[in-house]
Amino acid sequence: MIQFGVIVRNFSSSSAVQSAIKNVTVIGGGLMGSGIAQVSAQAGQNVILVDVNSDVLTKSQKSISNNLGRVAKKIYKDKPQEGEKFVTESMSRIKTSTDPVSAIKSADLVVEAIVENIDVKHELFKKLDEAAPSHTILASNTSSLSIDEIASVVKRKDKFGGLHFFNPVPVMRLLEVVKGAETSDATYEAMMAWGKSVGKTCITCKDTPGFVVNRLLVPYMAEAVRLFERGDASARDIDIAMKLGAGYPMGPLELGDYVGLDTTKFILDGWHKKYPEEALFKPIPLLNKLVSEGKFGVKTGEGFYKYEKK
Ligand SMILES: CCCCCCC[C@H](O)CC(=O)SCCNC(=O)CCNC(=O)[C@H](O)C(C)(C)COP(=O)([O-])OP(=O)([O-])OC[C@H]1O[C@@H](n2cnc3c(N)ncnc32)[C@H](O)[C@@H]1OP(=O)([O-])[O-]
Ligand SMILES: NC(=O)c1ccc[n+]([C@@H]2O[C@H](COP(=O)([O-])OP(=O)(O)OC[C@H]3O[C@@H](n4cnc5c(N)ncnc54)[C@H](O)[C@@H]3O)[C@@H](O)[C@H]2O)c1
Repeated sequence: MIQFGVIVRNFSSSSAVQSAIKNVTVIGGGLMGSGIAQVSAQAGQNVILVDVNSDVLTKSQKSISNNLGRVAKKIYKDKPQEGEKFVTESMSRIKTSTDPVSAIKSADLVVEAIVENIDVKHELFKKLDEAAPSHTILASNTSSLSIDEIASVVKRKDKFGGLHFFNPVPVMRLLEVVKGAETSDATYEAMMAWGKSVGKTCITCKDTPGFVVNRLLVPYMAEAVRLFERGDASARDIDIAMKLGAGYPMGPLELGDYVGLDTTKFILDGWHKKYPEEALFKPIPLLNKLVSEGKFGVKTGEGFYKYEKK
């Protein structure tokens, strides 16, 4: 409720932060990409949302439209017609494409939100770097990979950085702005200004594993899975404990289902490979089993809990 109130104030305020970035291309139309596209369009920017899968784009447009409706209900409580106009106008700023190269021809900023896999991200960024106008800033929403490692394949290392959003993007107020070793001050300033323009509170972090939030959240979540795996407490009780005993809005297992167990596994596996001695990053058989069975959480209808398929 409180988080949402702040978003409403950001969008109804006449002192909304301006950004020089007007054309944004978001690559990856899943959970995060659709949210990033939504907040950019809400802020008045032109958006092209790209995915390899056109069915994903159709689904994303539907969910963005629904979520804009939730925002409109808050901002225009007593003015439903203005609410409808807000949704229609925001939706009209979002175009979709399955071709990243043509979608970045006029981009001031590209935010990548595709699968958490360094090879796939490298392949994409090589193409984007060659095709984008010279002024275009390239950014990754990676949860756990190194920004410098992702940037290693592009020539414009000064115009590359990290923009790490949180799920659900329209509701969560934080944006971690990550300055890589070669990110220029101008790029960093532009990313900070853009983050504010889409209604986020920006913090700055070095290119360190997990940045701030995930470096703390992933070991916490992993410990919760291990606790459940050992049979020390039920999933429900672990989640209730952390909500009522520690004040989290969601318990750790609910949160794992919410962000995606596949994404969580990618993160743990990557860090384990890099830091094999770190006990907190060791593989968790139960997590591996759920993922191997296609139980990724909310998005597949089952994880630690079962969900109605949307
Ligand atoms: C875990 C370790 C693994 C890490 C993996 C990496 C993850 C990643 O890198 C980092 C993360 O994201 S970490 C993850 C970080 N994320 C977290 O930690 C999330 C923790 N969870 C939460 O903060 C809350 O449970 C939610 C906000 C998700 C839902 O709130 P709730 O009270 O349980 O349920 P509610 O009543 O339904 O919704 C409340 C209000 O929000 C509104 N709304 C919802 N979705 C919306 C959307 N998409 N659009 C627009 N609006 C949306 C809704 O309309 C309502 O508005 P109202 O004004 O009240 O009518
Ligand atoms: N899930 C979260 O809570 C969360 C939070 C913050 C950051 N992230 C990061 O954001 C990124 C995306 O995560 P997500 O949860 O949205 O994943 P997702 O699986 O919901 O969406 C990823 C989308 O990318 C598409 N895709 C894959 N390869 C592509 C390519 N080469 N070109 C275009 N589209 C491609 C897929 O079809 C899919 O629709 C990851 O790097 C993840 O680590 C996730």
